[in-house]
Amino acid sequence: MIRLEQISKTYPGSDQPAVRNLNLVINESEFCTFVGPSGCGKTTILRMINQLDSPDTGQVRVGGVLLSGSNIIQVRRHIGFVMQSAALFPHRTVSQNIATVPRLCGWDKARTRHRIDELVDLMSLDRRLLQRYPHELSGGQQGRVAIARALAADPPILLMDEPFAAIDPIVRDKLQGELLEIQQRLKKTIVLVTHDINEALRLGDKIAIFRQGGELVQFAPPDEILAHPASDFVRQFIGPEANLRRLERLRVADVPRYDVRLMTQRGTPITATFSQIDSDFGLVLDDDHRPVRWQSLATQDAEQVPQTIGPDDSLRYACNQLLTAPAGLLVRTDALGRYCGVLSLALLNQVLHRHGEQHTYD
Ligand SMILES: Nc1ncnc2c1ncn2[C@@H]1O[C@H](COP(=O)(O)OP(=O)(O)OP(=O)(O)O)[C@@H](O)[C@H]1O
Repeated sequence: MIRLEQISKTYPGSDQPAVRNLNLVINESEFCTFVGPSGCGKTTILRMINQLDSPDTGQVRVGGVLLSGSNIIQVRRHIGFVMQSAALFPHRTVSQNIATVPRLCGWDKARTRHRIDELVDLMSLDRRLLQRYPHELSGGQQGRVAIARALAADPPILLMDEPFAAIDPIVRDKLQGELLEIQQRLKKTIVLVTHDINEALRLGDKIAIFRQGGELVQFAPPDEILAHPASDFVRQFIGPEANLRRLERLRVADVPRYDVRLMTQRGTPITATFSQIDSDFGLVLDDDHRPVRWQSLATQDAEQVPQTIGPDDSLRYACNQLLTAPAGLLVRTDALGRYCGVLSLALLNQVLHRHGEQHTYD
């Protein structure tokens, strides 16, 4: 756990604090993102957690311990640091870069070699890169090496200062996905600083939004921030499409099941198990419960072929499909294409309201 208590800091010669009266608790194994405009104090806070800087007032506790900046080995064992734009040592090979902290901690060659091998696998790095120098790597490869270097001594905490800022959008997207996978596997406590609200929303279990003068304006899970922005500043920061962003994060499987009127191809009604939604159409299923066609309940005329959607599809995708779906409904199907409920725009609306009211957090 990282606990920041009543932290304030004003740099000499500055008339405005870089960080103002900050109280923040980051729980173990939590992925927390810091986001805010340039100069709002994000890096300063990271440097204080990492003992590279100290607050004028207040305390920083890491894992219940007051780590001292004077004991650099103790700090490095606890905290891996990925600096802006990778910041690899230019005159050291990839292998030597990754071995930085193990060497600092006095590991022998065999142990260091073994750890490098593990990290090469973890970060999907090509072994042939190990003897290269940083300038001989792509931006994405440098990013991977920087993360491997930070993880070398297996620290419980990883601090990352805009690690993907200088990387092109396609590689950035891939590295973000890999970082989420690593986090799920290794359960590190991660604090990642970014300018990019999309990156903050995608990666963070919780997001801390700061404004100029080092003021924390909201600290909450992504859906809470999108559903209930704490101020106009946050609203402006997240932009005009908050609901679409919320739908992007939710899956079809997150929606409670609703049925329509169901019937066999012979016209026999099938008893629905779940609550039914009102529709002028019934759905015809084949003997394996796969949707065949919509049928008008009034005229019994066969209508269009149903449009289907899977449990892992996003609700944003569902929303897009619903705008043109026959009967105004999408049919939910499982991996074998069997019917398991329907989706409507009204249901998406309900889900946004329900999720918006659900959050409790400390
Ligand atoms: N060493 C320093 N000496 C004096 N002022 C500093 C120093 N480091 C940062 N500052 C000032 O403190 C404020 C916060 O800076 P900080 O780098 O923490 O912000 P940031 O949110 O990380 O910015 P960015 O997103 O641009 O990296 C800024 O006004 C900055 O100019």
